[in-house]
Amino acid sequence: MLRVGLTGGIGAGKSTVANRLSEHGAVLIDSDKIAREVVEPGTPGLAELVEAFGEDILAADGALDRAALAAKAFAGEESRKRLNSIVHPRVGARTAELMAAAAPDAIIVHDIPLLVEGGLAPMYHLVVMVDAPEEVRVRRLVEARGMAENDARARIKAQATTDQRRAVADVWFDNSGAPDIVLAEVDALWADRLTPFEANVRLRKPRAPMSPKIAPYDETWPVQAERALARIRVVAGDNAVRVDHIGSTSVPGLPAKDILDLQLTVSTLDKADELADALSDAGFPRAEGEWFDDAHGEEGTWPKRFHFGGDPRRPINLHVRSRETPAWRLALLFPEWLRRNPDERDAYAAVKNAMAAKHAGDGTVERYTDEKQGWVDAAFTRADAWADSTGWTP
Ligand SMILES: CC(C)(COP(=O)(O)OP(=O)(O)OC[C@H]1O[C@@H](n2cnc3c(N)ncnc32)[C@H](O)[C@@H]1O)[C@@H](O)C(=O)NCCC(=O)NCCS
Ligand SMILES: Nc1ncnc2c1ncn2[C@@H]1O[C@H](COP(=O)(O)OP(=O)(O)OP(=O)(O)O)[C@@H](O)[C@H]1O
Repeated sequence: MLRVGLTGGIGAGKSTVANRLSEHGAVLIDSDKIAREVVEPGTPGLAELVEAFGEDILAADGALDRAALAAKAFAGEESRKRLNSIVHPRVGARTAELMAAAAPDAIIVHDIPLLVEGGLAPMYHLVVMVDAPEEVRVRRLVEARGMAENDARARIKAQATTDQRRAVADVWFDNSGAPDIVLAEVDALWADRLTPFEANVRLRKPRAPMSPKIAPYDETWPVQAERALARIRVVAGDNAVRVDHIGSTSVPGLPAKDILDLQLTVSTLDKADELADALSDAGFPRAEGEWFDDAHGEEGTWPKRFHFGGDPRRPINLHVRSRETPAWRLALLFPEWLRRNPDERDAYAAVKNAMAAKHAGDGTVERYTDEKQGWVDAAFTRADAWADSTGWTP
């Protein structure tokens, strides 16, 4: 089962995107619709609203007069919070029921206006944002929907900012043009990303081998890593001693293979085994077989657990390690040393570029990795000396 959170400011075009995904076969859960159901005539939800906002929010037939409630509720922060505290828990409970009832191979699209405001992004495998400039949205709401302009603007003011939305969006749809433009992007998202993502998670499929192509440093790498780490924190809960973005993509200015390396620290590998299914279900399928780090000059090898990111458009390696292993410490030390020593970072960049050019035709990363290991092993010794002299500890 794949959970996709679909959100965006009022009037941006969520419903337009949601309807297309549903035509492709997504199971749609619509928060606005549920919010209506939980305050239908005769419900405890409606009774509580009347108690809070007065009889004049009811129409002559006893149903909720939505415009009347909107006028009262969006007039100020306190009244809006009051409204939310009555409606949101009921919407949450019903949403959980619908999610639990979906088939194991379902792609659930949850159309949820207040995803960002509720801090809910890490609960989804993927967050899809629909956006359009504020003036365009207001015009659509007023002209196409007949909404009062001050109502539209009051709701926009009560919603997340564009920057807050950018931080959590894995996919960003600009719906300022003709609907056909965004709908073509939605079709591609379904075919190229959602369908294979769902299969990767359900079937615990490993990523196909990649060639050692080096990409220039991308300043969104840490932001993308943070989104994945937030999801891992939710799943691991108290079993996570810490979670970190490690590897070359965590070193600003360093070119790297476009794969995010993440490390989940657990107290013992038994905890890693307990978490394996939950991490797999949350979008990080566990890799089969036994995985080891070599001991970097010390005796023996150190076991770890290894998971892949299931999103075909965002390659991720998730290393699950316990704190006793030297590899755990080195995974934190090495990028920190590179971040603090730009000359070493640049030397490493040169080695990577040379080795990637040499092995560009290999189709796998093995020989590329082997050949740069000589430089890396020597660098570990320098990083250790740096840690000793500066007093760095993880
Ligand atoms: C106040 C109500 C009755 C007004 O009804 P109306 O038919 O005019 O609007 P509708 O429910 O279709 O919502 C349209 C859009 O308004 C925005 N909106 C609605 N409620 C809120 C809110 N509490 N805070 C911010 N924006 C909101 C969303 O973008 C939503 O998509 C209704 O919006 C409501 O019950 N809101 C509280 C529930 C809620 O938060 N719903 C949104 C997500 S669950
Ligand atoms: N690209 C577009 N060009 C013109 N009009 C559009 C476009 N996309 C959506 N609309 C219209 O704008 C209005 C808002 O779109 P839609 O209902 O999809 O937004 P929404 O984000 O779901 O809104 P809400 O937050 O109210 O649920 C609708 O009347 C819709 O028909």
